[in-house]
Amino acid sequence: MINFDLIPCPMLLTDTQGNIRLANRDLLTIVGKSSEDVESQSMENFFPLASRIFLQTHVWPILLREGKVSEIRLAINHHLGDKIPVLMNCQRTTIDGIEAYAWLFFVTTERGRYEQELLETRKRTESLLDETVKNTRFIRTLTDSFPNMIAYWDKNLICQFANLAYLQGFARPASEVIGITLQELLGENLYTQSAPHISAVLAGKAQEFEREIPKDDGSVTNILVNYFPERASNGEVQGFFVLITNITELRKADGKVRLLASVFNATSEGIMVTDANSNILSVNPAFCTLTSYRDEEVLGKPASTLNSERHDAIFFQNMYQQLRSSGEWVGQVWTKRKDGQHFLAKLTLSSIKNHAGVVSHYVGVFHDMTVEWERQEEIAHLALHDSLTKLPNRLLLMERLKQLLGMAQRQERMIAILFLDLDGFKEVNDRWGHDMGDHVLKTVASRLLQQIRSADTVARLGGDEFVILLDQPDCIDDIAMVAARLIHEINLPIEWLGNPTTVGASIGITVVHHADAEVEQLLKQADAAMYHAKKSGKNQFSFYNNSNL
Ligand SMILES: Nc1nc2c(ncn2[C@@H]2O[C@H](COP(=O)(O)OP(=O)(O)OP(=O)(O)O)[C@@H](O)[C@H]2O)c(=O)[nH]1
Repeated sequence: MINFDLIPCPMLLTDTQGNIRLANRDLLTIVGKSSEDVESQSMENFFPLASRIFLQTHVWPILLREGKVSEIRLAINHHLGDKIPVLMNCQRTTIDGIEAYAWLFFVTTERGRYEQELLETRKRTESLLDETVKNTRFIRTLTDSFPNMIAYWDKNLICQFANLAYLQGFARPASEVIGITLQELLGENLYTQSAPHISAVLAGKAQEFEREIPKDDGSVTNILVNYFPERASNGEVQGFFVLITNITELRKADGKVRLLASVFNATSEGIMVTDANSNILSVNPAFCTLTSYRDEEVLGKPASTLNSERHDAIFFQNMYQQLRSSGEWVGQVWTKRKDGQHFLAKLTLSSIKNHAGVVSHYVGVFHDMTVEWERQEEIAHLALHDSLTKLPNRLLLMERLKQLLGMAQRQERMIAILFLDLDGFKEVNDRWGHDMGDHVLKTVASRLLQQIRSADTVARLGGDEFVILLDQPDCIDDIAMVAARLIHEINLPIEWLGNPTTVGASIGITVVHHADAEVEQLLKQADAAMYHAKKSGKNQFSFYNNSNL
């Protein structure tokens, strides 16, 4: 007889009525009885009511008809009160010539738990799938609302995702994009161009590059292409995302900026850009040439660094006031170079406003006026000065004389007018020529200048006539001393190309104590006194008095 205890699952042997002939150890352990307890007992006692009913109504009829059942789900009463789920197989057999039934029970607790887990996993998966579907829908709605073309290509270069802009960009429906290869979509040419980037992104390196796509109308579309590798948790690249941005407008704007930058750099006008607080943000090369500053020496510095002392605070206050009210100021400004020298510039200042209408920058354009100014100065100088000796001419002399008279009127000061005419000058011209005569005139001019104070004036009226204005001489003797000294200096030899010569000087002096004198009248008086000195023997001075006339 077989030792049923060796069979590793609960087992019973019954007669055709279900009465127990034998129960193995596993089964006895579950029901908590001995083999004596159970012998000849009905096996149905081991089952809860539902299983008992099922045995009678379903199992026995099959057994009697077919001789076997398999994988019937039942429960056995555990002696501690639990109901243990089992899968039951039963086979008709013959033992010692008598018909019997062998019942095998597989405890399904483990299997049941596994199935339960499977069920839970399935539920979780379904909810995850549900969530994934929701997420996918969200991502699609999101990416479809972007103007950028977005797609995902797996590592076999099969398209797995493409947003609306991507499909529109290639003018294809999703069915003709999803699932096809990148080569198919791009075509041979574009694919070959993109191949190095594709290899690089599949090697894990993000890519960024630009392309110009020619359009039918002859224009081009500029695009910026980004490839981003997508990695699995182990770091392996699974595919890559494509992001394509239309940068045509940006490139056009770039072109404009580059053009403006080249104008900024190439223009001969000095340009300075400041922030709203007048701190220098940017200067062009012409500005650096004009001011001798290198750009790094002025960037961040206040624009007032360039202010010269020739303008007072009110000048700059008015400048900014007008700039604020009208947005522009145009005028001439004395500006300071790095070495402290001043130059005159025509400055056009403009304010730049931001979108909110608030001044964000000022732009200053400097046009160097130095040459124009020097020319104007020269013209002005020529109009008022003698071209040979550079001394003030008659016009300027009269101006100075008027000024001095005005001051004399207010301050009761004395003025002396010395009318000087060279003696023997004609002879110099006649003997040595006009160049020698010119040299004599220039020498006389410089000797006269050396003998007077800075407040005094020496002017040449023309020919060999000079006028000296002495402002506030101490006394008449002082004037006489000056006149004598002038004659002495002029008498000194004058050499020209190795030829020495001499000239004399006759001086007529008129002294003004009161301010109601007419300038022309005063000159006439001095001239008359000079004439008197000539008549008296030349090379001497004579004070004007009525007898001179
Ligand atoms: N070289 C030169 N000669 C000039 C210039 N302007 C006038 N003259 C000459 O200056 C001379 C002035 O004449 P005068 O005053 O009679 O000469 P002078 O010999 O000093 O005569 P007195 O005054 O009587 O002593 C003339 O010969 C003019 O031609 C000039 O710009 N350059």
